[in-house]
Amino acid sequence: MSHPRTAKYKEYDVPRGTILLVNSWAIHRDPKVWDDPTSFNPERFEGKEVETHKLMPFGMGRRACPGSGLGQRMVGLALGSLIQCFEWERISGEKADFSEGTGLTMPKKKPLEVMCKSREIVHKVLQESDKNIGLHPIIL
Ligand code: HEM
Repeated sequence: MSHPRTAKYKEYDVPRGTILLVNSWAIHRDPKVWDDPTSFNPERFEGKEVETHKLMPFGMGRRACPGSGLGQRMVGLALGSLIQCFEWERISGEKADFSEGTGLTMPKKKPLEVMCKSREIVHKVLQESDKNIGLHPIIL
């Protein structure tokens, strides 16, 4: 059986071989999909499953990211470790500017410059590891 040359989706005729790109940037900011879409409000996800076609940081379907499980665990772990092990302070005292710059990986327009100081717990852990396996701590 031969394949049709054009597929129909809603009012669109899509010729065979067309590359379709999903604009997840726009979907993630669509006020028809999200309340107050541009506010940073992680509580909006608390205690509920989000429908997969609304939130797709890892893509969806057959070519979705196979590293999503690892990615999500690593982000939580890295962020948790940075908060648990260091005290953070802004340098300028101004509020952080989260405006987007240009580029594929959504860089910030203005880099955030901060100072960090290792917490007491880090010194303890490093001293312990020094005793146990002879490592020489460099963060002190
Ligand atoms: C927070 C971290 C990550 C994010 C946000 C992310 C996001 C994405 C996105 C959006 C895609 C494209 C999906 C599509 O084409 O629709 C993708 C593909 C892919 N990702 Fe990730 N990813 C992450 C971490 C990882 C990790 C840790 C691995 C491997 C260890 C990985 C391996 C891949 C591979 C191999 C593909 C291509 C899949 C294919 O085309 O069949 N990613 N990722």
